Amino acid sequence: MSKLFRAVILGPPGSGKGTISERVASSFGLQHLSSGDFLRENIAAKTEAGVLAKTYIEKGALVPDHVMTRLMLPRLEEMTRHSWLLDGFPRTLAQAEVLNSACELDVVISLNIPLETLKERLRHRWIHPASGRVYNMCFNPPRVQGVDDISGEPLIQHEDDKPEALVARLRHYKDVAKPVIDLYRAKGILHMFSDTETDRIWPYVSSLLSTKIPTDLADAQRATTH
Ligand SMILES: Nc1ncnc2c1ncn2[C@H]1C[C@H](O)[C@@H](COP(=O)(O)OP(=O)(O)OP(=O)(O)O)O1
Ligand SMILES: Nc1nc2c(ncn2[C@@H]2O[C@H](COP(=O)(O)OP(=O)(O)O)[C@@H](O)[C@H]2O)c(=O)[nH]1
Repeated sequence: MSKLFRAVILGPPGSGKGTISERVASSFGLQHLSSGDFLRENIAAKTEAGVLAKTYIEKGALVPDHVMTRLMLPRLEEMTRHSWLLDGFPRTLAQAEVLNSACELDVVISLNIPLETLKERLRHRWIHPASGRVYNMCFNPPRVQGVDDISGEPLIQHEDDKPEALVARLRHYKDVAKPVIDLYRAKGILHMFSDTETDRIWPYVSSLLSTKIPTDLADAQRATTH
């Protein structure tokens, strides 16, 4: 059997992790696990970790490392037979160290997007809370303004995407992410992409992954996910 492929995508809120992850999942057949989506599923299902996590997220705080790792590791365990891409985890050095001891990563994609661009994007980000589908009123607007394409339900804006909360949130992200980025750089698996447009970054990410993911693996993964 081909070796399975393990990747992580890092970047501040609004950097395009979700957008690029979706493209990676559909082009290369990797499973995409978003920590934010997985947390929201747990909150909706009122699992023990979900109930706990909700109290932090409501305050705009990060979920503590031990709650996060207790949630994510069993989920990763269920995915051991698949190649995957993690988005939103690890977020802290402690999480990265736990992940390190659980598996060996092949590639870390780091998105480096100017602050002004992030602010502009998040200002226009609207989500469908039940599914986690993300829209941007300029970049990928819904077919009908304010309404989810699939369910027809109303879209909302995250409290913390509103301009007042944004700058502090982005600054905090930077402080927490730096040691994580340094760790992956030291391991020699960090690939940094800098631009203001996802469509300009995507071809580079795609060609990087084409060199790292064996084609037979990509085909096999696609066959199992469709
Ligand atoms: N790895 C993690 N460690 C701690 N808290 C986390 C982690 N991932 C997600 N969270 C928490 C804090 C976030 O505010 C919340 C929602 O996550 P997420 O959907 O990634 O939203 P976000 O708005 O922080 O990032 P983004 O805008 O990049 O999607 O869940
Ligand atoms: N204008 C613009 N918006 C983008 C671009 N890439 C992503 N977006 C939008 O910016 C917002 C943040 O992207 P998302 O993928 O959710 O980023 P994440 O927070 O890192 O997961 C969403 O509303 C996206 O639709 C881009 O190149 N240009």
